[in-house]
Formats: sequence, C-alpha cells, structure tokens
Amino acid sequence: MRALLRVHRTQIGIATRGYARATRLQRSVPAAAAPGQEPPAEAVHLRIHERFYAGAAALREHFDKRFANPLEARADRFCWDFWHVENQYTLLRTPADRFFPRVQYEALEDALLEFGERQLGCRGMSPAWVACYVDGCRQELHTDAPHGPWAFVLSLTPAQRAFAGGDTLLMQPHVLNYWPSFDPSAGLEMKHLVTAVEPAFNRLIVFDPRLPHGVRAVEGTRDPRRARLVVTGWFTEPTPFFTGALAEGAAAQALGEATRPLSEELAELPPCAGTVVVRLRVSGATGGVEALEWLTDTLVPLPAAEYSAADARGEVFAAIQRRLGGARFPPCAEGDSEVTVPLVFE
Ligand SMILES: O=C(O)CCC(=O)C(=O)O
Ligand SMILES: [Fe+2]
Repeated sequence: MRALLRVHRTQIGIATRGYARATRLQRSVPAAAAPGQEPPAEAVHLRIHERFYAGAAALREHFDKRFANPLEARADRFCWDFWHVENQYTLLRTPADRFFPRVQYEALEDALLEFGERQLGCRGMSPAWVACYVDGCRQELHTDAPHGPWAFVLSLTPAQRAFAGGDTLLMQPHVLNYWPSFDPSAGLEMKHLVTAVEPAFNRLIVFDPRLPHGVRAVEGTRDPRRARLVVTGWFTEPTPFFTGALAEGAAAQALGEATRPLSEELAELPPCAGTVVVRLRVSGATGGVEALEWLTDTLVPLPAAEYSAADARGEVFAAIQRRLGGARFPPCAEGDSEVTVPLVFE
C-alpha cells in the first residue's frame, strides 16, 4: 500500500451550492445502469452528438432570411462584431439571444440546458454566441479554463460545404504529457497531435475547454451564407440534482452525509483536476444505491511523485464508488429516484 502523503485542493462542488429538483426531466429517466458499473478507464474530453437539435433547420432559415439579399440594407443585417485579436481570433460574432427571435432562442437554450443537466450535471450555461467564419477567419490555440467545465459548439453550417478548413481543433491529451510516452523512432504529424472535428450541420461538440483548442482557418468563401456558422458557449454550474420520488430536503441531507467524508478522503488522495459526474440510482424500497452511472469524467491526475497517473485515478474513483455507492437515502414508498452528483476537483 502506498502512503497517502499529499493533501491537495480537492473541492467537491456540492458543498456550497443549492440542491435542484429537476422536475421537468422526470419523464425522461433512462433505463437503469448495470449495478456496479465500472468507473471509466480514461478521462473523456470530447463528446460529439449528431442531429442534436430538432429546431436547427429553423435557426438556419432565420439566418438565411436575414442575409438573403446583400443589396437590401435591412437594419437587422447590422449585427456583427468583427472580432479580431492579432494572431489569435478573427471572426464575426453576435450574441445569440439578440440574433434569433426570442421564442427560437429560448427553445434552443432549453434544449442545451436540458442536455447540460442530464448529460453533464451542469445546471447553467453562459450566454451563447453566434459566430460566422468567412475566408480568413480562425481561432488560434487557446484555452477557456475559467468559463465552465464544458464548452459547446453547435454547427449551423450548410451541409454542402463551400470552404476548406473550419474544423474545431482540440489538442490530444497525450501532447500535454508528452515525455513519458515519447518514442524517438516515430515522427508525429498534425493528426497525431490534434483532433479535428468538422462543422457538420446540427452537430454538437462538447469539449473540455482546459485543453488547448482552436478553429482551423476557413478558406474559400467570403459569403456569410456559405460560411462556417456556429452557436457556441459553455456549460456552467455543476450542481447536484435529483429526479424521482425522494423529497428534496431528505435527499440533500443524505447526500451531504455521504459527501462530507468523501470530501475529507479525497483531500488526502493524489492531486487531480477536472470534473466527475456520477448518477446514483436510489431504490425507493430500501433507500440504498443500486447502481452508479458514470456520466462524465475529465479527471486528470496532476504530477505527484509517489503516484502513477493510473493509480491516482484508481484511488479517486474507488473512494467515490465506496462513499457514494454506500450512501443511504430514506426509503420512499412512491418509487425510485436518481441523484446526479458532480464532483469538481480544482
Ligand atoms: O467554434 C469552435 O469550434 C470553437 C470556439 C471556441 O473555442 C471559442 O469560441 O472559444
Ligand atoms: Fe475556445
């Protein structure tokens, strides 16, 4: 057994935040996860969801109408900020809530919020941008670490692409920890260092904005109607929430009793940074946790002399599994519940 020497700045995001009852999600409780589901072997920093939004074509139509005739000086064409930071960002952008009609924007925001809550344990999102990339527009590598645990990019780019470039570029995690796996016999090229995701229409990309990322320069069209068009923002406020039969106060108290010792235990484990979201399936009959479902995991071990990266993650996940898997909620005759718990390590 290794000695657990290091104390680090682990913080469980639940200590300071309110509990949320996600009533509107109750109808969509998914099938039970397998009991004792194994923790993820590796962090996942990028998720891609095709055909994300049922209203994507209507958003596109709104854009197309506004820019249909370049000879028409409609007031609502005058909306873009040409955002240029030398050698860093060049694009057209405008706040999405002012660009789209209110009802359309709110429906999009609802879909994103529901996704964020259900899939990422995030209850909020930043105000979204609409961004348009004509010839020469790009974003050079950067990170958006403070903005929230996940960035999103929803593409409204025409399916028939009239330009080259425009991919979202995300540095592969191994590049940030290069030397342990360095192989002097192998050369590496762009595709080995960076993951490129094309802006396919209605594709939602969700990624860990701590990883250096950017947008490959668009080449080939100066027409906004044929350009790369995306809605972007960040999911924020990782907060526990529950669905099902449990009463809010009882759930909060029981969860607190499990997370307090977990927090203390994690503070003694090797330092890690990232967000782990786990969903507990709670039996109404017994109040016990029947299954843990690992929703997301961007946990990266920080260098610690006495731990390998795999050991560090293993210890952390074992502690979470033990403490949260052993949580006891009050039995509840009305049925089962789900408790979604984001754990923020910083
Ligand atoms: O549009 C993209 O693919 C990425 C956007 C981005 O990284 C940003 O706006 O900070
Ligand atoms: Fe970014």
